[in-house]
Amino acid sequence: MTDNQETVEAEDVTPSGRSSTLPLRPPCERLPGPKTSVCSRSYFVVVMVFFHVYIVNVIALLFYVHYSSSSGQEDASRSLDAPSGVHHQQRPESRRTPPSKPEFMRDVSLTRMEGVRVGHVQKVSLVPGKVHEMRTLSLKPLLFEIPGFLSDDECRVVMQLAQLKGLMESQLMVQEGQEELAKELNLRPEEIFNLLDINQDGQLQLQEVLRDGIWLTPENLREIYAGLKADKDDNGLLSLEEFRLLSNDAFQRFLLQRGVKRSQLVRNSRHTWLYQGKGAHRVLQEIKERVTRLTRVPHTLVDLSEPLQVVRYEEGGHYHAHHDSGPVYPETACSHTRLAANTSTPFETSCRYITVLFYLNSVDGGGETAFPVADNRTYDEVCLIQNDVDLMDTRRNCDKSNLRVRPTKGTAVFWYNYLSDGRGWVGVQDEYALHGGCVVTRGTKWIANKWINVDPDYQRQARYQQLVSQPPEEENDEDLTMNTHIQKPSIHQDL
Ligand SMILES: O=C(O)CCC(=O)C(=O)O
Ligand SMILES: [Fe+2]
Repeated sequence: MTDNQETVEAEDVTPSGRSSTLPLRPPCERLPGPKTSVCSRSYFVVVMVFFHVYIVNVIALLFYVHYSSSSGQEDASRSLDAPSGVHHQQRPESRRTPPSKPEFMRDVSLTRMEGVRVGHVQKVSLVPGKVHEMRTLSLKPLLFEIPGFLSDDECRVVMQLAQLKGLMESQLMVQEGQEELAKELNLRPEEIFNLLDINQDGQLQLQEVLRDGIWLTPENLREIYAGLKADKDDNGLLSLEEFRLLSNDAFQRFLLQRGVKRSQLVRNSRHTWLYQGKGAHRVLQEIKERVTRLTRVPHTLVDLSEPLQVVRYEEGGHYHAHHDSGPVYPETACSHTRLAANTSTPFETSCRYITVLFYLNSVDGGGETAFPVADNRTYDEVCLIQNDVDLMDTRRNCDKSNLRVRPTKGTAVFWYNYLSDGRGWVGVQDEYALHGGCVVTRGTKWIANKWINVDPDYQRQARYQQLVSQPPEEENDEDLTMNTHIQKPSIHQDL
């Protein structure tokens, strides 16, 4: 049947189905030339083609929306299923040199693991020929454990390299050097008072005076008040007048008299930093690669993060509960992106988005990593110290922590110190990520920390990456070749 016939037949019947007596007239006025009637087959074909293209577009759009909203999850599961030794596919954005427009990283989103539920086990492919199991330890914070993340040999090499480099005290004793400095400066009591009055309220809380790394139990505080007899009006605060009555170094002498012990410090350990970039020991580079695969954070971000920190606790060593990274307010700068920050920012924190902690040996006694409020229903700072029980005190109260991880050689634990902002970037600090190292009761404890630093201020992270990726001017050819790769300015003096 031709198109013409179709048209005529269609016109032959009225809507009521009765035969029309009107003279036959084509239903659609046509221009002379090719047949373009809406009732023609070619028109039908064109419509169908458009219709299909439209459907395909809609499907493509749906896929795009789906992938961009749950990319992290998708990437994670894809990578988890990948056969051993197959490298996780990085987003092209994370590898390429950043273009100059400030939005260059807008499409880079951070993958976040799915915890599913406590005890959930996922298989992860991190090294060729081996599948690791990753167990969810808590959802608040999102915390995982991966046994056998490092081999025995790797643990040994990391400890040996740290020893070779030399470990230093993680926290200096409070009185070391301070007395000499104070004498040298010959400060007046008012000047010292001002220095100590952190919140500038014209009063000294004892915590302000003694805050420098000394861990004060409620009993300590009472003892200090009584010992100093400085608080004449007994209101728990020192006014400038009360402060004047003390000799300049009364506090120091008090501390010396009582003999501040290492055990009274916030942390009692030694540590060093190991660079993991080009030219570093093969094992260190491989650990960095493995961490990148595990966390699925773009390479560049891992490359621009702090080096590996190796920590050694002797018997009696500890680290009271703390956050690896603080809250980020609009006026807070991140240490690693300081270069790209407004220099007048009053606060600074390390912006450690993820902590990956490796146990380099199995500890004979104690030394667990404690998470006092993990998976608590609510977080309330006040509840941390109740009835003289300070949950942050890992020397006394580790047994009251919600979660403790036993140090086992080669095991890695990792957690997020910040929540997601819901748009694939870093959100607010996760208060539940509070943790500490319980006192080592027997033997020594070796750990390593790999922190992944990400600035919650997306644009600042972007600017920083641009800054460090730009080759310096007036370099010779050889240097230019080297500088086409992102170079990291040292953020640790001791590297
Ligand atoms: O020693 C531990 O188990 C915890 C160490 C820690 O929290 C740290 O080094 O920041
Ligand atoms: Fe920590």
